[in-house]
Amino acid sequence: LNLTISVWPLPQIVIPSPERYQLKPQSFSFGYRRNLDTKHSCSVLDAAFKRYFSILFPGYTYANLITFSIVFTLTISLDRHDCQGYPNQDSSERYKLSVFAGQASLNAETVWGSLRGLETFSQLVYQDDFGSYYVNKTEIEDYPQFNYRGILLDTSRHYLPVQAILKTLDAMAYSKFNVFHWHLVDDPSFPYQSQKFPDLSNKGAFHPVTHIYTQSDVRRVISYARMRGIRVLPEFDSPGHTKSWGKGQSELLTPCYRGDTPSGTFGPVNPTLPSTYQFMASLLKEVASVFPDPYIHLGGDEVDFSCWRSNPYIRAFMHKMGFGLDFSKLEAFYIEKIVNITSVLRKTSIVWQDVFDYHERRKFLSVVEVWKQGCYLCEVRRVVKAGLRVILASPWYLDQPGPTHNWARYYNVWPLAFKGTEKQKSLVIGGEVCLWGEYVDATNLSPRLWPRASAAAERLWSNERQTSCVERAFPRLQEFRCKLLRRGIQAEPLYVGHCKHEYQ
Ligand SMILES: CC(=O)N[C@H]1NC[C@H](CO)[C@H](O)[C@@H]1O
Repeated sequence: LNLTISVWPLPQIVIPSPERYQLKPQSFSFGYRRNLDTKHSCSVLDAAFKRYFSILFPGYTYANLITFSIVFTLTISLDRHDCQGYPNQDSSERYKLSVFAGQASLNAETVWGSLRGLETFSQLVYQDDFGSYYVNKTEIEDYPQFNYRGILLDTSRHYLPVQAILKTLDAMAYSKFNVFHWHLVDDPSFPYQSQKFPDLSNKGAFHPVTHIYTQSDVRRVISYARMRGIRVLPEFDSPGHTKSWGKGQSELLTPCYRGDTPSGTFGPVNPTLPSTYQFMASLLKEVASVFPDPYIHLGGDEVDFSCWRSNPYIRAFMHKMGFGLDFSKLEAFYIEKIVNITSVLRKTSIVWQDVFDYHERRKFLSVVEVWKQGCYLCEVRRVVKAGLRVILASPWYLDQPGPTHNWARYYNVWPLAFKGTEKQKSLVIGGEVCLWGEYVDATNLSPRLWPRASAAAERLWSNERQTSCVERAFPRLQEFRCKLLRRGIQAEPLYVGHCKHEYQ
């Protein structure tokens, strides 16, 4: 059978067959398997039916006509009816999909799993040269290798219009990514419009009206993501990467000194002032209420100690605290207080690996995101040996130059290829593709992210042994890239070739 499995990422168990059935838009419908206790419908799925009908049959809209002429029905059954909630770190995404004459049946533990099954089904349907639609008899049992499969976008180095974020969420769902890591603010701009501290964006955004995310923009992104089974993980990075914060919040940043006079420039957040922690507690309290995910990313990367070192008041504080001249102790003091504020808000913190690297005590940490280049599995091993969970980002910095035409470098990544116990390996909860914004805005976001990020998507979802050969993956990824174009995602070409429907 030349049935290269046309689903990307590759499902765990697939039993293909040469038998195929014709589908017609007018006689296709979605439905719920009626069993006793479940309500008859689910808003997340009702919306998904409309989306996927137009994906299956471009140009048609789902009318859900209860007409006698229904010839093919996809029926869904859920073990748990959690249609009102949000996906979270422990949500099951497992599903079973059986396609046979006149019917497909999709069973999942949760509504999020059924969204993954719908995506898979949509990739099984194909058209012949005359435009007729077909689907082959298939049995699939599927689940993700890793629960955390993220995409980071940076909306500070360049502002991204909400539409560009929503488009990325669409594309993420096609590759079964399930976490949108929103690196909202950083040195250059503060686009998040805070309810409590409106001056942060009034003074810190590139423009206080056109280059901000209002509360309704934020709610729109969170809701749009939820309908696709995607979590939104907010990051408010501190104490470094906070230049734009100082514009709208005086006294927050450390004044740098030249000799014994202030130089007029500012450095990281000032960790010696009680007002700093009052402000951070208040901002994080707001963030905790705006973003429903139980996790929040606190950053903690790349703190430059030179400004702290130049400031006599900081040095006096260090002396009083017995830190001597070890500024990593001051950094640890700060981060520990912020993590504690976050846990009081009943959120679990994620921090960049810098925090783990310069801490002696690590018990207060939960999740460490490994991002530095080099022997990143050495770092992963250190973190899991300390009993902490890991998100691996190092091999997937898509903003970084390099042999950019080599998508295989994002595919040939083995997150668990380190010496460790099964328990330690289970602490690697997943990975993340980071597209930092220094050189990215809405003009090049999609081609720079897709389909290269989809290579990481298969690494994070599929079975390693079944997806260890780049040559076998290549034709499948090319076909998937054409599907992305057909769905309106401007995914760049992998190599020489063509798509039945080119992008226009
Ligand atoms: C955790 C982290 O990655 N921090 C910085 N490192 C380099 C990146 C660009 O590749 C960004 O500038 C990012 O802000």
